[in-house]
Amino acid sequence: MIEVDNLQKAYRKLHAIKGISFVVQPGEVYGLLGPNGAGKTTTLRILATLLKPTSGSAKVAGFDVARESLAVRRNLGIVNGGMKVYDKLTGYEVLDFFGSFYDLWGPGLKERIAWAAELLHIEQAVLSKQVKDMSTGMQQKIVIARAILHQPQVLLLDEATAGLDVFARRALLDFVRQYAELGKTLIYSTHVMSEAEEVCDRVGFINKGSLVYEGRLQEALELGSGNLERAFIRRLEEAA
Ligand SMILES: Nc1ncnc2c1ncn2[C@@H]1O[C@H](COP(=O)(O)OP(=O)(O)OP(=O)(O)O)[C@@H](O)[C@H]1O
Repeated sequence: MIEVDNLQKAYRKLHAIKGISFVVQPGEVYGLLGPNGAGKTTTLRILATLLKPTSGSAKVAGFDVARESLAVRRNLGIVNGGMKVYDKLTGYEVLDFFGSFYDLWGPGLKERIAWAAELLHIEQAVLSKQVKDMSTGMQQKIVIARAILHQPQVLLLDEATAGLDVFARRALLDFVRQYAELGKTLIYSTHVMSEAEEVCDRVGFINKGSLVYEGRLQEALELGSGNLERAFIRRLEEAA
């Protein structure tokens, strides 16, 4: 569902991504884990067709991110931590507005909003509130609902729990597993290892633009004597 092949991205002289390759299967949650500046956001932005790679290629749902960006966008949703939505609109109005971008309208759109709200446990009363009157966690749920309105096969979550309290974080982590159980494919990018330990099926450690480890969660845990953070530190030190 996601194929990344020798992907490279340079910002002028800075090589942010230095030839990374990985594959993510349908129904899988892949943890893209790395410290600040490792290249996680750059990788996800290339997959989301928001950035052009310098070389290498990537496919989402069988479509090439550089040559078939429209088809990629139809099959993909992306959420960053700290993404904002228009704060004077109600939650419902936000979703109604963005639904039109996906050719959704009328009863079909209404049904889709109800589907997303149920999956994310967004109550009716919250949908009627203006975004500015919502908690940060509720706002983030609206951002995620917006990203999945077109029921994308692939969902990219980039530090999606940043700034959330324990309740909102819990709801989001539960949602990640539920979305994967629908057969969807997710990349969960974070530097919070405990979250990755909870939701990911496989993990890739990225450091300074290179993928330095990839394995099933269980294998990664064994590498760190039962602890993903320890595995991560060990592998990054070995690769240094
Ligand atoms: N638009 C840009 N112009 C120049 N350099 C950039 C740009 N965006 C990112 N970089 C640099 O590319 C490298 C990778 O950044 P990226 O944001 O992909 O890392 P990250 O793993 O997502 O980090 P973080 O966890 O801090 O978000 C960093 O050195 C960053 O400073």
